[in-house]
Amino acid sequence: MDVPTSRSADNGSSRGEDGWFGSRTRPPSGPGGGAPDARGPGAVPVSHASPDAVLVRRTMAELRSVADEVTSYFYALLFVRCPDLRALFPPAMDVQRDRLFRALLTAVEHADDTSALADHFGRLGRGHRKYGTRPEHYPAVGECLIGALRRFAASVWDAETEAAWVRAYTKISQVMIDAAAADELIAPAWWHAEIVSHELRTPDVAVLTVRPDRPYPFLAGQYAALETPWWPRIWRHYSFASAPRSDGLLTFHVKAISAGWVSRALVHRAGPGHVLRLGPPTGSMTVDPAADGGLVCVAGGTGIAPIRALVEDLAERAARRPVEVFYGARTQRDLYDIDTLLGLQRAHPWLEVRPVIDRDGRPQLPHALRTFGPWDAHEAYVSGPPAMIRSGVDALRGIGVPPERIRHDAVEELVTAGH
Ligand SMILES: NC(=O)C1=CN([C@@H]2O[C@H](COP(=O)(O)OP(=O)(O)OC[C@H]3O[C@@H](n4cnc5c(N)ncnc54)[C@H](O)[C@@H]3O)[C@@H](O)[C@H]2O)C=CC1
Repeated sequence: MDVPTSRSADNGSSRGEDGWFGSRTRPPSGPGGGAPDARGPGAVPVSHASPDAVLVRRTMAELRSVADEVTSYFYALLFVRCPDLRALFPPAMDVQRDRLFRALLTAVEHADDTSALADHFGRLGRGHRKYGTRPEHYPAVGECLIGALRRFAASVWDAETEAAWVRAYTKISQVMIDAAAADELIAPAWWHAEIVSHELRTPDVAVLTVRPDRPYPFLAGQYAALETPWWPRIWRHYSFASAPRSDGLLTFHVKAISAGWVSRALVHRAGPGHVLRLGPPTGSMTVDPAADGGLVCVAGGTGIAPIRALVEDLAERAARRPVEVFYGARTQRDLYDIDTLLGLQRAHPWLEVRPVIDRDGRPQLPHALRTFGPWDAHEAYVSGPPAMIRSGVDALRGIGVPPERIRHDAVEELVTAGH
């Protein structure tokens, strides 16, 4: 079982990985909202919560200050009891530990919301296929999890609490197992993807184009996990930087970050002929084909990747919806994809691209958003570093864009973990 925690962004257009219980969904607290409390802001109020939900929330409230110890203990227990499972995990477990706790928080937040649980953990179950997770692994994981919770939440732990956790875990693991089984009938656990071109756009940003070994259906705005041959079992998420193409090729923008094992390998080591592993497409930062209003897109750095894919997609569908793209970068040189964007702008009168460069080291994107506009009738798409997403979302909300019209990937999944 894989419990979602934080997403380690390794690269530019990446957002971390999903390990056991790792995921990349919209954060329960919403952008800029900080960490959810043990109950979660979107959760059913305690007064209406089921008895099981009250008990699991009480446990999590007790564990918040010792999250690291709980997760370390859990994995230690798991690997001692089931040494064979160690091979399913990456060598370094720091990101993993964080992801486990986040998954627990998600489970707690949605304890009484069967459809949210099915959605979140179904996605997680499908995503776990690429790690080699099997149904028979879940009972051992559950026992170790409950062992860890029992130990660290001793002051509130009793037979009823344990029974509530067993029921919650059983429900979640069944959702994951069922989703993986259903997915197995229609899709591979992973794809092999050969690099067919590798272009260094700046000293630390590369544009990679890969050819999957089988058809790879996805939507513009989505992302996938990638594993390199040099760092087995370390998966990092990268957004597709182009809309689906007739030749089946996929493009990613990767920025090498100093402690990013995967991103550095992809930028400085990878080249044509190398074969990557590619997880299934995921993410909900997509465009509703039935909608017809304007779009305001806010991209920072390699966050331009999914925005460019969305623009290409709209162009291919001849949507003719007004689209404004704010493309932020620290320096002119960092606007590595501006020529393509400006080319799209010339070809499509409905598209406006506005480069926004930092001034005296200070980000200008929020200010630019406030200066132009209004955006209150637009759908907003925000993509880039977590701090930029937070401030971009704040700026948009501040000028009247309702939260349900703002799309972005999960902020905590973007947090750099340094691999
Ligand atoms: N779907 C998504 O959200 C995607 C996210 N990413 C993430 O984007 C990031 C890109 O990194 P870099 O290219 O190094 O970006 P960067 O650090 O060079 O920043 C890019 C832009 O974001 C702005 N920015 C940074 N902090 C800000 C803040 N607090 N408020 C307002 N604006 C701010 C900068 O001013 C600059 O314009 C990575 O963390 C990557 O994981 C990449 C692709 C897709």
